[in-house]
Amino acid sequence: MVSPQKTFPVSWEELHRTAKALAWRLIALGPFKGIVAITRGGLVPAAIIARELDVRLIDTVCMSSYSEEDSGGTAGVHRPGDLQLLKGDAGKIWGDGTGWLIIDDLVDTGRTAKYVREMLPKAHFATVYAKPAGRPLVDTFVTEVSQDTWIYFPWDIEPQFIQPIAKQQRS
Ligand SMILES: O=P(O)(O)OC[C@H]1O[C@H](OP(=O)(O)OP(=O)(O)O)[C@H](O)[C@@H]1O
Ligand SMILES: O=c1[nH]c(=O)c2nc[nH]c2[nH]1
Ligand SMILES: [Mg+2]
Repeated sequence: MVSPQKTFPVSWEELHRTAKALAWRLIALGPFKGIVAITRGGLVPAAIIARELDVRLIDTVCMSSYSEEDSGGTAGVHRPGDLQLLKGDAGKIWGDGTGWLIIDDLVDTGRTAKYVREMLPKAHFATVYAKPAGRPLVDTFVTEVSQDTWIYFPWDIEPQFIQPIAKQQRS
């Protein structure tokens, strides 16, 4: 895994705007039977997209891909753990995924996307952000960031002082 060297903080407004841009791309590809949000990161984008696409049937795939002990909340220390499916009733109503829309906040290495795609091979997989390694696994996304960038979502951050880039590079 590439250690993130850069950070990409995302504000609520920016996330809302970019998720709406994703909705504009998806509306042309529907209608969809429902949305499957990949928890937890997919929940907020899924809510925004459900509102724009007028979808009321929203289900979840409850997953965890980064091990707790390694994810200290700082760029560079996140390490993938074992992929865990945290829900036992997967596939009950989704079948092979035909007509369903899977939403996640981002695809990074593509491990989560690969896992969920194997569960729902015919579903349309969409994310707001994509990194190059995971990009081939996503059908629709909006913004690409480099593999060595860590995206900070608004629910994970709060405003604080940060050193100028030039000073960061000196240290
Ligand atoms: O392409 P990958 O390398 O699999 O990484 C992408 C996944 O990692 C993050 O979820 P995470 O499992 O950390 O849990 P969270 O959604 O609860 O933050 C993110 O929300 C994606 O689901
Ligand atoms: O908040 C996050 N930002 C990221 O860039 C990332 N990659 C995997 N999982 C992630 N979570
Ligand atoms: Mg996630």
